[in-house]
Amino acid sequence: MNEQERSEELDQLSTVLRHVNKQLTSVTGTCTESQTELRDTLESYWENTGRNSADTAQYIEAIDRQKSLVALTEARRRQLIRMADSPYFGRLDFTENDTIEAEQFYIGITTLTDEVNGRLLVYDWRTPVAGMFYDFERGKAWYLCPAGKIEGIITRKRQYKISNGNMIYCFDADIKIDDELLQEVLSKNVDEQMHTIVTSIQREQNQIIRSQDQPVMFVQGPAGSGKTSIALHRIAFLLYRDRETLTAKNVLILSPNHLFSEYIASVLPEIGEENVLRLTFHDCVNPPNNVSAIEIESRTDHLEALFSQQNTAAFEIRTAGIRYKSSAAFTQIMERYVEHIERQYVADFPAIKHEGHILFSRQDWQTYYLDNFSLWAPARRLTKIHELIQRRLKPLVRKLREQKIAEIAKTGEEVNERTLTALARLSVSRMLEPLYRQIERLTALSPTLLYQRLFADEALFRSLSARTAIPTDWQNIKKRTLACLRDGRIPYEDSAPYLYLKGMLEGFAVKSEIKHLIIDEAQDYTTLQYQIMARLFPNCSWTVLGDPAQTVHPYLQTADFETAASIIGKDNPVFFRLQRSYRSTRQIQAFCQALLPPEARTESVRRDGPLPQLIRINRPGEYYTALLQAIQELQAEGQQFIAIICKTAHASRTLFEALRNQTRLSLITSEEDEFALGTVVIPAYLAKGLEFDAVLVSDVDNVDYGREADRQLLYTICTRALHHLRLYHSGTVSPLISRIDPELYCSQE
Ligand SMILES: Nc1ncnc2c1ncn2[C@@H]1O[C@H](COP(=O)(O)OP(=O)(O)OP(=O)(O)O)[C@@H](O)[C@H]1O
Repeated sequence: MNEQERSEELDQLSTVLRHVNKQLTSVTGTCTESQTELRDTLESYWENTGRNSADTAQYIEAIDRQKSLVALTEARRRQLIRMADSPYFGRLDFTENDTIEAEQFYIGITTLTDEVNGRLLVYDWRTPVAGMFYDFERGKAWYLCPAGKIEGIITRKRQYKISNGNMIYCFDADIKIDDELLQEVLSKNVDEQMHTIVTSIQREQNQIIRSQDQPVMFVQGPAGSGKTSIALHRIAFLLYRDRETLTAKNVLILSPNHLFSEYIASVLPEIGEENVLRLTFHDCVNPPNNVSAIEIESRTDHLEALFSQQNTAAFEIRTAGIRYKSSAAFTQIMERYVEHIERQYVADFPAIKHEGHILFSRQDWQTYYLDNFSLWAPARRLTKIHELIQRRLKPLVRKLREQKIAEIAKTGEEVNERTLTALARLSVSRMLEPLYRQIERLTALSPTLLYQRLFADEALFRSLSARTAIPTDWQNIKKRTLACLRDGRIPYEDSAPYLYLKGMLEGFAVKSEIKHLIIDEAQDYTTLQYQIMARLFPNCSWTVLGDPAQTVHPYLQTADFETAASIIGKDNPVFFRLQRSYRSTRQIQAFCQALLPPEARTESVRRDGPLPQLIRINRPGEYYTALLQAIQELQAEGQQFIAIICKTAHASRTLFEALRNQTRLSLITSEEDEFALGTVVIPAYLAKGLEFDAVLVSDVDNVDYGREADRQLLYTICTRALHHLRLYHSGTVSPLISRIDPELYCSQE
């Protein structure tokens, strides 16, 4: 770029900034005015209590209107503040076919229009024309817009780094975005929150972000390939494209835990969008205000329990139970059980009668449960039958009361009419109590008791499990499950079967307001969990992202994408596969890849760093000193975010206690804990999805990571590191590591 072009760019920047600042002043004024107006309306509303309902309705309408205006202007103000800092990051010069002159398109996080002549000064990165910035180099290009396919030639592609309104650099991007700029972005230190990648979205990622109108989209990609980033940018894209019909309230992102939900919270607001709903699967099926006598074990508690105990008979039974209850065979048993309840539940129900008078016959059970009310879920059918029996009971009760009144009156002991009626009521109630109890018992359907019955009633289980494989340990699995259920606890491995049964019997709390669902870390869900999700979210499109190599639960049999697709059941699911990894240096990436089978390996962006270190501590007293030294060394080098990852929360706590007086560090043991920049001690299952400048993995010995089942967990935590990876052990090193080519790391004693 020559001097004249550089000076033109500086002029363009100051023109754009002038517009930004002018609009910012104006929007700030509107913001203050609309806030004052809202405050006045609210005050007047509270002062004028005792008004009639028409007034109240008017107030509520005005308040709602003003609130949305405040929210709208606030959002625009935030966007303009960001633009004042950095109004655009790219430029395209595009000559449409059959025209001569190239048009310049400056691309930023949002649109900026010249308010006088309506000319677009900056194009939102989500506009169709801006899509070319990510998809094409110089030369032939095209984009799709409502008018059709627009073809032409990109004559120039320029990239900018603007900060605080100053041009830091700008260059003609003859090179692809994935070269220097990407390297620069990736070499930075991370933050405690995830950030937008709009300036360097890659082609394979852009294709997914802008994918049009797919009812179900599956994205599989290795650790660090940008799946979460893509999910969030896709949401921003959809909110922009469908702004007339889609709001943040219609989009839900299902994430593995609350810590992760907080971690990704800043991305959308950074791009100028409102945050969407973020929940875990547990939240969806078990809302926080749900007061239930039964306690469902959370996934994090479950993993902590599982990783804390090993090699005992109880552990073997539990893991056998986990495998079995997440298996295809058990899914089939649950489906058969639901069918059995739907078709057979009332087969042996007795007629409800009083002294020979039949209120509800055996045939009635069949007719109403299996035919007349069969459109409803079983629990609802029984409620309706209950109401029906109550209606049929009324004349009988009336007749019995009259008989009783006559009887008492005949004795001459009571003449007061009100007392007579009360005595008769009481007497009839007592007389009919066994009948009432029978009706309640027969028309109440308890999913908890029915789930329990599956394990308590061997004959029932045998008939439901016919032609399926039953584990050799079944008797022990059964005993353990019954003990938990009788204790009022549902272990995590039972939660999906139980919730599936409950939903099928009582009906699911359908979330019809959700129009787009994003499932991150999708490799962690079982078939039955997908069955539940398909029923909770029947009316939405889905983006499902995951990496089978990061299935950290060693025993749960999770659903592959093909199975998930068939359960979600929409037409033509689309599958994308990401090939590159962006997070870690080439050296860390190579080490992590060596933990996987060759066919699962993928490429990484070329960014160099030190080799991972495997550090053996011979003297037990020196273990903490070595970690401390590493922390100090990394901090001195400028690494801001350092994680010491232990296998469990218990081990994290012990390590934290040993180090806390010697250096500043924080401890995370629960998904509700705060995530702050600095050095953090964290259990492996909570570190999933997050990333750190440096990762120190504690206790990589043959106890914590001794089994094949630990491979994916170890892979997942090692892939959290951007720039530095160090692994510590004092006992025999994990066989998962000793089998790796020693060229890929350096060993220290
Ligand atoms: N196009 C890109 N430009 C810049 N940074 C990128 C790009 N794509 C991904 N990254 C960065 O790579 C890192 C990994 O991204 P992200 O967490 O979205 O990947 P992921 O596939 O969800 O990872 P994992 O499965 O390991 O949790 C993040 O720091 C993200 O900002």
